[in-house]
Amino acid sequence: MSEFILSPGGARRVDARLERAGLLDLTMEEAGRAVADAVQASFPEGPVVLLAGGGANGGDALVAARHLLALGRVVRVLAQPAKHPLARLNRQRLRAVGGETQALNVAALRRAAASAGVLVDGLLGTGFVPPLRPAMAEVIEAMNAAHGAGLPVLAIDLPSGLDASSAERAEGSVRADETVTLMGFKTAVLFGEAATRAGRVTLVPLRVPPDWVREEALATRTEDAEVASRLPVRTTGAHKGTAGRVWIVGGHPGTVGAAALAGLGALRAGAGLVTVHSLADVPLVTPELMVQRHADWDQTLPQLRASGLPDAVALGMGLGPEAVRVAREVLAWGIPTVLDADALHPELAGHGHSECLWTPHPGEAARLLGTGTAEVIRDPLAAARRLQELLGGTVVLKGGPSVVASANALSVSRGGHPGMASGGMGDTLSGLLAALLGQGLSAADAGVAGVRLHARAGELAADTHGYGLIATDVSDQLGAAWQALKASSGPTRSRSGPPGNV
Ligand SMILES: NC(=O)C1=CN([C@@H]2O[C@H](COP(=O)(O)OP(=O)(O)OC[C@H]3O[C@@H](n4cnc5c(N)ncnc54)[C@H](O)[C@@H]3O)[C@@H](O)[C@H]2O)[C@H](O)CC1
Repeated sequence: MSEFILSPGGARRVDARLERAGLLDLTMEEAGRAVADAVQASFPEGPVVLLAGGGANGGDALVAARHLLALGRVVRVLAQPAKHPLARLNRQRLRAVGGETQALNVAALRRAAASAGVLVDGLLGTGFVPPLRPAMAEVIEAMNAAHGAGLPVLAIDLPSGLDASSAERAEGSVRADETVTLMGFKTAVLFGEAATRAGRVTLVPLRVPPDWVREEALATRTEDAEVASRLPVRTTGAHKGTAGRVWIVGGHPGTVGAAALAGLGALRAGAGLVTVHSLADVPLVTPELMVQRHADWDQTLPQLRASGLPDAVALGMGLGPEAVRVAREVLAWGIPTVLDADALHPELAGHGHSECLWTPHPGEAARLLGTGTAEVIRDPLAAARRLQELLGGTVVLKGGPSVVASANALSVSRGGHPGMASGGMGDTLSGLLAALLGQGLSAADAGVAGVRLHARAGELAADTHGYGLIATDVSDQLGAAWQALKASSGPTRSRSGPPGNV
């Protein structure tokens, strides 16, 4: 089943449909029960202190309290006056089974926290409108003090005080160890500094008509089985000429490693023949990589074109000051093309085509958009969409997680590892993307499959190397990552016919 990312407005509109259908009560029941199950699974010891705000987020907490009582847990509920009708109803239901609520204030919170096994944050969800009001800010400060003293915190939907639609960390927001997010992910629990407040995030999709959520979704979080279905399958008669001929155009004195890493990434992602074209001496990192050093681009590019074009090209990695001029010419070849690093320049907007894959990190994205990096980081989904509109083709906005924007889809990659924050990872990705293009994937499919393959390889390499991970470790794991993704979608068979997407 697909997972979605929802904006607060989108979540509200789904709620409104549920309410009109008379189903919102049942949905809140399902949400609260899932929260209770998560508390039971992760924090099975000691009294549970639930903090309930006046809205539906508080309603979820009140439902959870009733289920936790039924599970035999000692429960204390500190609640604000209920404003939402379902918060009122669930307060009555809690009382009907013997659950008491106390008024929420800092003193009551400190007393309850002193003997608690876990705090459940049901104060503010998607209905929070920043900034925090002072009374709520004090309550959250007391919660964070208890958390700092060792008391675990589980947040419902998102940590209170975070703006659901922003990846920016709000000072004064709740610090959670675990977040149970409802119906769809929110930008705040997936991206940037905000996500560091959420701890481990689990999605409870909730049993609502999937189209209602899909229609409101900002983006999709692609399943591994779906990624695997986009990976190329070889024919039994495949040979190096049919498995994708890839050119890497990059490297400049001082940045030759970038081109070499891209070449290695392309080889490890299955390209049949990989040649690096450079004006500098690119190290032969592996003998399978062909390296051609040229005197200048003006003469070389027409000669290369005349020699017969490859199936795909990746350009820009360490290419240096001539990157924009080179990119213009290569784009005119009209073959599937990955543009990275020095080739990510606003002057190239309008020169691309549908089979281009642009791979900026947030700094490069800001340069392309003429904005600040902070704005890109605050809302990566919006930035990726704007980049795609500007550049066409498919855009991979790199990050943890990466966002892939094509004409018809916006998707968020899963997985990866913080150890991947090291030089050369993007070069490996560019080579790997070019290899997928060379094996017949569309730019849109290569973007989605490539970022997941890269992230999965990073996870596998991190098992051994942790934060000491380097780009060549990721290349080394690309084959294993490919196998692992394929295994997630069941057995595959070789088929006859041309290589390509199945
Ligand atoms: N679609 C779903 O995913 C479902 C989500 N559920 C839960 O509902 C909340 C959203 O509920 P809503 O009533 O719209 O808003 P909140 O409870 O988040 O907040 C309203 C509450 O907060 C007060 N408030 C707002 N801004 C501030 C502020 N700056 N300072 C202090 N207090 C503030 C406001 O006065 C209200 O009292 C969602 O997150 C889920 O948890 C449903 O249960 C099921 C479907």
